[in-house]
Amino acid sequence: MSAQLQLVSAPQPSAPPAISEPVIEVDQLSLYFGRKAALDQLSLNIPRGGIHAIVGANGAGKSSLFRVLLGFQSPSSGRARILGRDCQSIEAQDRARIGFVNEEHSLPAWLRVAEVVAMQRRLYPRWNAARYSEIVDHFNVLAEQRVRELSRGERAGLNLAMAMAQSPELLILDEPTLGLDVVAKRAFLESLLAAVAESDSTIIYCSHQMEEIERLADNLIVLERGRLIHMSPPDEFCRRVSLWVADFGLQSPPLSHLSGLLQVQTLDGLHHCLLLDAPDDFGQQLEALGARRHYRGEVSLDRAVNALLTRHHAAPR
Ligand SMILES: Nc1ncnc2c1ncn2[C@@H]1O[C@H](COP(=O)(O)OP(=O)(O)OP(=O)(O)O)[C@@H](O)[C@H]1O
Repeated sequence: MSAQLQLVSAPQPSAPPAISEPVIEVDQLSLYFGRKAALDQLSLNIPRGGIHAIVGANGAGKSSLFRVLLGFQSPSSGRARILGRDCQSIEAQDRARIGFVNEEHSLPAWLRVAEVVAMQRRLYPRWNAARYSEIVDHFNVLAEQRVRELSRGERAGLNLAMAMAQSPELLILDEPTLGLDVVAKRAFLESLLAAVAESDSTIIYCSHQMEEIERLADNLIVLERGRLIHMSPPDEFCRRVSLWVADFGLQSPPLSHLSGLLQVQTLDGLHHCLLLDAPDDFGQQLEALGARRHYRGEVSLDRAVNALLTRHHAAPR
């Protein structure tokens, strides 16, 4: 589909000036496992400041990218830099500037919370005790509790509190709310937003939960099969995707040739078309195909991203 070729936006003119210096610089990065490309010639710059959401279908390469960025995995080819340092030569002092929280929330199960925190404090010179207490209190985690006694949501809160207390320049969150119930999820997001508001950390947030992205993200980065296919503020992306509902009566004209078409569904006898960058005369095109009436509707971020990611699978009817 030709739309794919136009998806990657140039550096965003709407980005605030404070976020011009990249925290992540990825150039032609590939990571192969046998014949499988987890990352495929990926090029991506993430500017300093703000919350950057990385989304993509399962297997798009999000976790692989984080592993390379954090120096846990060597790429097959290409270059990646984090906070100005080549990812293959990250040292302890670089790690002290980077926080990482993933869905596992793994911590030494046998230790008490106070012991884990004491260990962390020693490692991070910019430790912010007030910020730690603020977040951890939100989750009602007690210092004397052992890690194994904490619920999944409480462990997520403890991890977030420790990560934010490190005052990292860059915080990477890889599906941090996976498996949390709605209450814990809300507590996690509220704590994150409050902590971000009073810090100057750049956040990279990976999630399949589009309502979280909608609430948090200043910048939306979409990966597909190890490649960048879109980067822009989320509302800008939503404005580019439009929904057209057309009534063709009993007919079902072929629509797959329409420029920018991402998805077509038939609901209650009406054709619902999602388009990227619909041409100005799209209504006339529908009329030319026999539409008796049509109207244009709004699209949520969730629906727009889903249409983009499933555009190859959702065969237009
Ligand atoms: N150690 C490995 N060995 C072989 N293949 C791997 C390995 N790690 C990742 N892959 C493959 O690389 C691709 C990218 O995986 P990755 O975990 O980075 O995706 P993801 O976007 O994080 O997915 P998800 O949303 O499901 O967590 C997948 O196709 C996966 O099968």
